[in-house]
Amino acid sequence: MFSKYRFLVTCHPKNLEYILKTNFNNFPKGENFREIFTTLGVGIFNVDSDTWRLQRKLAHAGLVLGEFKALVANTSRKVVEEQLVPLLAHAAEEGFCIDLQDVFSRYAYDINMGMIFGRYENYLHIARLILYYRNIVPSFLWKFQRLCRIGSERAIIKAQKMRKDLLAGVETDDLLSIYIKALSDNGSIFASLARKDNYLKDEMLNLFLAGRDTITSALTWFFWLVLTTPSVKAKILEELNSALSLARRTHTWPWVFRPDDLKGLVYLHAALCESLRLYPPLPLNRKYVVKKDILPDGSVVTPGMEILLSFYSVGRMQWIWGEDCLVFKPERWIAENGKLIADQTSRFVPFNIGARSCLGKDTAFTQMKSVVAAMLFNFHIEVVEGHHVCPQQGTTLYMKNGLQVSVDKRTVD
Ligand code: HEM
Repeated sequence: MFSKYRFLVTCHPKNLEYILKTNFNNFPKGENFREIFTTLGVGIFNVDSDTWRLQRKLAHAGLVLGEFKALVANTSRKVVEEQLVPLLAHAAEEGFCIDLQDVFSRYAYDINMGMIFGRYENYLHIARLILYYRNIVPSFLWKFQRLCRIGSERAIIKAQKMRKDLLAGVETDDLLSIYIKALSDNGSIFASLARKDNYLKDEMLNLFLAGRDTITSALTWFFWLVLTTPSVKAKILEELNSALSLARRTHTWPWVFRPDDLKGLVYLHAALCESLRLYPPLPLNRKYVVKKDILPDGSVVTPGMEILLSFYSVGRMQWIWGEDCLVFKPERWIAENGKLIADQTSRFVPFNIGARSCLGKDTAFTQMKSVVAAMLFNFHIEVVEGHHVCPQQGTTLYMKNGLQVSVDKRTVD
């Protein structure tokens, strides 16, 4: 039974380059992929060939538009300032421990609702209510209240239903609007997509998941690495301190960073790349073989075979990264002249490489930088002693037990 399933697992950068770039057309996602990921429907992650080309063109036009980038920057800043910082301040005041993975997943949910649908679920606000009520009453009581939909739990259920406009008073150009506009133009090359059953619904779901799960995972592992490597944390803080203009540094707590403050920060960018190298949010990529081929390392692949590309392993190979391959060392991304090493070779693959590389890379860095700056600069965060960190098996690299931390307000001398 198992002999029918033929597959090859590889993490050799030359093989990856060949499969994802040089001979891309011979390695589509394939039917098995679509059978496994039926929930993605006809969205961009689940299609190949000409359909994929057209969908990518539209996604590219949507995600790289100037207006959309501005929306991402504004939305990130707003969710961070109005939701994330107050939530952490509340935890600090009340002395609660919080699960950062849960907080990031709510942050990513809120921000994606804003970016994609121009709407706002306010999940961080809900988290705040939950933190407060569920910490001061015995657990049987809040569980009973939830069951009967009474008291504070009723408020939480109501809050979950609440929707309000994220950028009231600010012109929005969310992805859904961009797509509707493109699809309803009969003269446009995208008009054929509008005739595909469920296209818009599936595409929005794909884009939502693309941004939510990856950002949650990336931020959670990044914080764990930084919080447990004091020398890196100190360097990031030093860089943030110099990025904050004098006028705003003398301001009172909390200190706020604008997206422009964060753009040129070399060390912060290097630390994010280094964390993504060790913990790529999407650890595996799957490809199908159309025609017989020989990979650069000599492996022969035949029609119908599946190839698993281990992005997780590429980042951890001693022969690729050197003896300190398992050490969290942002310095490896910085050249002697102090500039970032733009590592475009096939050894840095968390965003995929080649024709199907991530279209949200810039968006992801904008979001992550605004969270990291606000959290590290305004709070002392520590991993709870004895908390066991380990990866959870899955298509996205989550932490099995979340990331429990304690939070305190930080002062700046
Ligand atoms: C740290 C955050 C992120 C990481 C590590 C990441 C990684 C990846 C990877 C590995 C792929 C290839 C997936 C595959 O071939 O099956 C991909 C594709 C894609 N990503 Fe991201 N991503 C991130 C954030 C985002 C964000 C915020 C968006 C925007 C909403 C986004 C949009 C996309 C899209 C549209 C594709 C599909 C490209 C295609 O198939 O042509 N990503 N991403």
